[in-house]
Amino acid sequence: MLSYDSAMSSIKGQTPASPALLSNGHQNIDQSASTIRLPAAHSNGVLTNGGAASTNGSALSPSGAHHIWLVTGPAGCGKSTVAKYLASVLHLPYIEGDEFHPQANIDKMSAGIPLTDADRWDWLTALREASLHELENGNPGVVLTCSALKRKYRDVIRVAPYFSPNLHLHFIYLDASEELLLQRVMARQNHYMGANMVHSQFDILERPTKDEIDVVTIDVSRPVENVMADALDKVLETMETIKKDAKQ
Ligand SMILES: Nc1ncnc2c1ncn2[C@@H]1O[C@H](COP(=O)(O)OP(=O)(O)OP(=O)(O)O)[C@@H](O)[C@H]1O
Ligand SMILES: O=C(O)[C@H](O)[C@@H](O)[C@H](O)[C@H](O)CO
Repeated sequence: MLSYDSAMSSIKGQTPASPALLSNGHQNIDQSASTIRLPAAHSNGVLTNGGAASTNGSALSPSGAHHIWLVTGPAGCGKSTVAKYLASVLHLPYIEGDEFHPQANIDKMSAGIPLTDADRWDWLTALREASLHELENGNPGVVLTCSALKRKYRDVIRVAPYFSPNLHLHFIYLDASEELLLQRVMARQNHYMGANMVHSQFDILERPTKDEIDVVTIDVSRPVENVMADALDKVLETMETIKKDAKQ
């Protein structure tokens, strides 16, 4: 049984996204939106829909791939910044993971007390259910933020595609040093997560390992424009790979 004391040893029924890089020639992507406008950094323009995913209230129907994009990493790494950007460019709903914490968790973090596995468990399952709900509502994908600091936390979310082979779950891990995130959190105003909490996040952080092939890692020590462009590239590349694999 999966509990907050154990990690899943394997994931059944999932076709993980390949983190392999493709060329930048994104032409057709598996989205319900008829067009996707790329930011200035992607001057190859507008992507047209290949016409794959149906969104007639049956997001998890047998045809068409659906995607959950989980933007992860410790406090201050840029999850909200990157996730909002991806959701807006891809025309997908955005779920802010912090909004799903119960008040007790917010109170703890505000008081400088790190959350425990038990504190996070229901929060993780709530996020997983909220993502699935967005897909069931007819969206072809959803972007959400979730620190997902430990392997077993990611495994909780990995249950999502268990009964839906056409649902693809992806983690976008935003990587930076503790020193850098400390600086960013210190510079941030009006947030319950104080700079004194950054160390506790790194203390328990389990960076995704190579066998976690549903994870792409992004170096967020670069300017935010580069980070966002890189994240979008990786999302588009991943969708392209899945689409090609499905045709074979
Ligand atoms: N690449 C970047 N370069 C410089 N500053 C950045 C970058 N990415 C994000 N920031 C800034 O760092 C701060 C933290 O970003 P953001 O709130 O998106 O992180 P977060 O991971 O969602 O944080 P939290 O988990 O604590 O809510 C913000 O002030 C944001 O503007
Ligand atoms: O797992 C956790 O400890 C929490 O999700 C934190 O990561 C915060 O909610 C977030 O970073 C806000 O600063």
